[in-house]
Amino acid sequence: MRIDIAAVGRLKTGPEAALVADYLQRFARTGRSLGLPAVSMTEIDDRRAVGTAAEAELLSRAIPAGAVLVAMDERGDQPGSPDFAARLAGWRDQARDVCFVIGGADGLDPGLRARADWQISLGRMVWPHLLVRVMLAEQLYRAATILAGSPYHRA
Ligand SMILES: C[S@@+](CC[C@H](N)C(=O)[O-])C[C@H]1O[C@@H](n2cnc3c(N)ncnc32)[C@H](O)[C@@H]1O
Repeated sequence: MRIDIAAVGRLKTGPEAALVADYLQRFARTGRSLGLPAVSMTEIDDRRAVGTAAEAELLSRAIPAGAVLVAMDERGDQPGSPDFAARLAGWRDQARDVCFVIGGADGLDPGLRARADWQISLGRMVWPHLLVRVMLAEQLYRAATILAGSPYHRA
């Protein structure tokens, strides 16, 4: 199994970058004994404002062949954290690769969204893509703690 995040925009230094690094490091540490690999991140440059179709082409190159494609989109399903953890465990048990995609300022290309196996919404409000990266990283870590039975997730 591989877990990838392919995202439009580059996270340099700053609070969002620090949070993403921290949650992904915690995920790697907790996930190791659960058979969950560390997350690989691919960033697509958004400086040239090439449009969502061109961004989709670049994002697609980062999606491993055969991977479960999960699009982050405010119109998607709103799973609870335990449901998300159960999906992650299912992909692990089936040795499936999974790739989460996050769009840029103009969102994800409709064609890429339509190709997704699952669309996840973090609520109906639109969040800045850098915060979506932070929240996805946190939910991955939370999922690992749920699978590990650790007390981080108390709900
Ligand atoms: C600033 S948003 C783009 C909004 C854009 N106007 C649209 O219609 O998609 C950038 C990216 O963050 C992610 N995103 C933003 N809000 C989200 C939410 N509530 N749930 C899941 N992903 C979200 C999506 O991947 C989106 O493409």
